[in-house]
Amino acid sequence: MNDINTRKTGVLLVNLGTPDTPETGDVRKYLREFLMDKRVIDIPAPQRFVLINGIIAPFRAPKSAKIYKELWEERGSPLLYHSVDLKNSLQEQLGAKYHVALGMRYQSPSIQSALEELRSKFVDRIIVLPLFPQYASASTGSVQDKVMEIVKEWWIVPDITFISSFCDDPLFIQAFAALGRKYLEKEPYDHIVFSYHGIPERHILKGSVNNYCKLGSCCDTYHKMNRYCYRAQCFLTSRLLAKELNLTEGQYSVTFQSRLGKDPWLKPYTDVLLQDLPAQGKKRVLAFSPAFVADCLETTIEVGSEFKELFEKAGGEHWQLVESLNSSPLWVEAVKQMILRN
Ligand SMILES: C=CC1=C(C)c2cc3[nH]c(cc4nc(cc5[nH]c(cc1n2)c(C)c5CCC(=O)O)C(CCC(=O)O)=C4C)c(C)c3C=C
Ligand SMILES: [Fe+2]
Ligand SMILES: [Fe+2]
Repeated sequence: MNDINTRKTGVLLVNLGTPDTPETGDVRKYLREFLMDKRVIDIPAPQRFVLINGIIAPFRAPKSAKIYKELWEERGSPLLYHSVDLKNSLQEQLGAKYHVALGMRYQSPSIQSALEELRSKFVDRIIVLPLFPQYASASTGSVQDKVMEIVKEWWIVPDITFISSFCDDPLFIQAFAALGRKYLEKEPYDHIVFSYHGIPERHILKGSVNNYCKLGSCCDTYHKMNRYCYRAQCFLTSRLLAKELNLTEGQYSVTFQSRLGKDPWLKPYTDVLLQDLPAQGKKRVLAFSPAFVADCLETTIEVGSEFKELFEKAGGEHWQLVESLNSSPLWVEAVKQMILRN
């Protein structure tokens, strides 16, 4: 029974978003919304408009649609259905004092509809968890921006807490390590690759407070001066995963994937580094994608099949992707504890 005096906390889970269908028209609509975001393509609006309407919409959308068709399953886009499963499991675990809603930064279900759902449940406060372990302005920052844009229009602005990163959350690390351990215990691997979604190098420099981060060894340790540096957070996640898996420094590499355009992105690039591994005797490789908590185009297709093909062409024998956290019980527990702590 709904007690009128029971206080309720709203939880808003937000992932990146995905096209409604893998058809070119829907992929184009998705890419337009995604890439018109000034935190993603950070060039002046008129240039962004020309880039998107002159190149992305006519040329990239049909190419991406082909890949989305490979990714699509009976339940649709994995990014969306895994996020729905996570939301449902989390609601079950948190019980009636919480109401959990799911929004996507781009396309559907929208952040607006998820926030309206929470408002209609009379929640006292809202905890927003962008489902990106490492903070980047293009992902987490954009979610924060959108949430604030919406609630600033409400007559009553709710109490909001943002969980802006969980790159070093012990349960997140344990949950990811457990997925990889399954493979490591079954057969031998010569090397581990932690491949993160890349961002343009200038995004790191723009976020660098007092010019601390310069894309060098500045990110090798994590402290208050690089607290929001995506690169430093990726390195930290990797060190913690390596520790949890008992890996020594030479046994793993940290790399960046999915670059777009000609500007320099974070290096080393995964597709370049993996082609050098076989010549170094590293012919059996286990690849983690710890920037994603749900399987998506960038894990299943890019890491799981495109990189595998490149690796085998370069003389590699076995390339294995570690699936993402999706709605695995350890991950649901990790999210539950993040919410309870806040
Ligand atoms: C880890 C979080 C992400 C960051 C940071 C990020 C930055 C970023 N991405 C692009 C361009 C594209 N990304 C695409 C797909 C995609 N990106 C993320 C996450 C982050 N992106 C996810 C989870 C996905 C997969 C979505 C799915 O439906 O499965 C795409 C679309 C696919 C394609 O056409 O290749 C583009 C384009 C930029 C430019 C950027 C930072 C500046
Ligand atoms: Fe992306
Ligand atoms: Fe840094």
